[in-house]
Amino acid sequence: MFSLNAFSRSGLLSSSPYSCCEESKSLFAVSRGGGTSSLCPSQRNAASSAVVLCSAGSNGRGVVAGERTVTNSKPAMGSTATESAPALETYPESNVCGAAEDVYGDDSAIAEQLVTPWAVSVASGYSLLRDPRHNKGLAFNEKERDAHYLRGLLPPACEKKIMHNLRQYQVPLQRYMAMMDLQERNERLFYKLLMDNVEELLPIVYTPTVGEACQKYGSIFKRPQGLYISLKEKGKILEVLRNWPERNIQVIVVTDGERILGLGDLGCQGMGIPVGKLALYTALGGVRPSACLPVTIDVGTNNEELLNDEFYIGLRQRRATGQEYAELMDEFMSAVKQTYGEKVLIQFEDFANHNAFELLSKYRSTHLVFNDDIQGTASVVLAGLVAALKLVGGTLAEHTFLFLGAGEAGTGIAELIALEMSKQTKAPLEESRKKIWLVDSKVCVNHKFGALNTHTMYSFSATLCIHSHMAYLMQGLIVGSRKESLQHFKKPWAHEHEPVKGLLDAVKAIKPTVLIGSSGVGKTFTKEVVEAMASFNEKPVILALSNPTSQSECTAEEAYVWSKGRAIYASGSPFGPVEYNGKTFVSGQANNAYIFPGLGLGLVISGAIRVHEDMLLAASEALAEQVTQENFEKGLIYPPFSNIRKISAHIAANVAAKAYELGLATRLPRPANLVKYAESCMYSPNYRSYR
Ligand SMILES: NC(=O)C1=CN([C@@H]2O[C@H](COP(=O)(O)OP(=O)(O)OC[C@H]3O[C@@H](n4cnc5c(N)ncnc54)[C@H](OP(=O)(O)O)[C@@H]3O)[C@@H](O)[C@H]2O)C=CC1
Ligand SMILES: CC(=O)C(=O)O
Ligand SMILES: [Mg+2]
Repeated sequence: MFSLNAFSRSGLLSSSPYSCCEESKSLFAVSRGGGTSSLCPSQRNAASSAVVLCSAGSNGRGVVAGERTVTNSKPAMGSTATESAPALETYPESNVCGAAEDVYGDDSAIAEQLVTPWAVSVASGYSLLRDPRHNKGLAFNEKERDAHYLRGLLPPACEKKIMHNLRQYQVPLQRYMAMMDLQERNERLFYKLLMDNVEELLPIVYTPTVGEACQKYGSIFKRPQGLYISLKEKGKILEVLRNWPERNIQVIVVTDGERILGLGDLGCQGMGIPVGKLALYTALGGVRPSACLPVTIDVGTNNEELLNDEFYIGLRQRRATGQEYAELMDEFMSAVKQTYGEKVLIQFEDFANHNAFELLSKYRSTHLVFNDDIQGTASVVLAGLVAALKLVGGTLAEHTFLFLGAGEAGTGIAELIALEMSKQTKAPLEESRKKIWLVDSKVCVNHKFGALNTHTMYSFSATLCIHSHMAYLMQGLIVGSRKESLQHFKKPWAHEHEPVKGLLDAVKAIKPTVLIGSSGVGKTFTKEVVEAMASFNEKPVILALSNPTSQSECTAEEAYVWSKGRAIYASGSPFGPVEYNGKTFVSGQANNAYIFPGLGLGLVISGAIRVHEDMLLAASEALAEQVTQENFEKGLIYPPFSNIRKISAHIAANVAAKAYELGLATRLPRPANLVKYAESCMYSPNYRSYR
């Protein structure tokens, strides 16, 4: 029996003394192929102190349990600079390593090959059923039921209509919880289901439902799904990382929960985001689940509601800032490199912009990092715009862009568009930037008379704006006269122009061909705004990027109806098809989920050591190329998610090619056919046959 304190210390639980982990009550003594590794975190913690039996993968090489040392001679793709070429050039399925080290051999086994889930002996089939990585549920065949002590533990039926069961739940959050339960029970089935039904299940495990899950995380919390690193772990982060059961981590998604989607500061409950993003890394990008690590940094929360919520699972204090925050992040970044090496990818996710830009600029030259909200989003939006040019005509430089929202997403996208424009036109970056305008939540007024004045400025924050009318009053075009008071990431966009208040007036003044919403505030693309866009554009491009659905700047229906069916529209969270004037409009999803799984896979398989801006352009180009004529005919500027594995392989190949070209790849020699190589590296969730 283990005390809750012992678990809390490990980083496997959040900091709240009120949270309760069911698993902490039981003792698990059996381990699978990676020593303690397949057990859920709480199981593994228990196992590390209990009698541990070893198990192995198809090649029968075992592990030193307890010490968590894995010995396996199988070469891991994307993991060293010294791998031999011949086996790699053919990419046979039997060499597949799932984009990360296949230390257990169960993914590298060909379909007919038998896998031994337990090397020494099995205490009981009961434990096997509780090991999510090896459990096959009703799919255990008769022979396996005999061989693995499963007789009587399973009903006789061999299959269950799991999608049918899932669809019985009407409430999206119930489906989310059912999916999370499945992930904990039977990992392969979870991924198989997600991959086979990606368009139906993405809105459940990802936006919009994951947003609601984060808001209610305290109440629905059952078992820890990632590492919680709070201020209490300061000075001990190396130890905390060692508590995670897997050694061969290749991708970390980390948040501090301060800007969860457009929902604001959700503190420790933001954990739902790294968990969801990493599920997509596996399902969409083929990175093995065991190579993925979700992390939440808990420095407190400024969300009063959470601080007063009895079910809140995080530290009950206001957010640490300044040196205290920087030191914790620094310790985390160093510990990650020390534990997992130079080539572990760290994706920053949903940090508030005052930390996000700083963290990125601080660590981009020392670690393999990228910020999904700034860079991943930029890449996906650029791809959509390049594709949209086929529908609206012209080059990027011939268009004018207006953003509502000048934070991470807005300025990140703006910068990548400008970079691509400059590459195309050979014009200086500053020139290209002049085609791009941004509106934020500050407006300059003369504090005495309330009139616009370029000399006397007064900044209001939009944080108190709840009503969209209020939001309008607090919107201002970023212009040269505001430069002094602007945050550093907005300064490049302060072009010379009279001050303009409100999005509608900004639209009328700038006359953009492309309108992009990245404000996190819903319903801000009003009927008047969309009508104004449609009044001077034959085909106005309107992207409502804010998540979740409640924060969308306008719905698909609003965009099509208000533009009289002329808008080229995509949104951050999905909308269903819209019927208008006898025509069906299908809108695309402009979401970084198209990019980060393939980008990450490309970085991993090439052994890249740094992320370069050109890799984002390469990812973007690969995505834009995947939009077919058939998609264009429906008005789509993104390919359907149903093809995402193929899309991710192309993105990964383009990114890896760029890494080699820039001399940032360490996996040598370079595979000749990078698309095939990327495909061969992808994790597949098919069940293995057990001895
Ligand atoms: N579809 C996708 O793939 C992605 C979508 N997003 C979504 O984009 C949204 C913003 O994210 P992010 O950029 O990281 O957030 P930030 O907080 O960094 O930026 C928000 C920006 O919106 C501005 N803003 C806030 N309220 C208003 C308002 N009423 N009118 C005008 N401007 C306003 C802010 O103004 P100020 O600077 O004055 O405070 C700020 O410039 C979120 O909803 C997020 O979910 C983010 C990443 C990816
Ligand atoms: C999609 C995403 O990363 C966001 O909304 O923050
Ligand atoms: Mg995000």
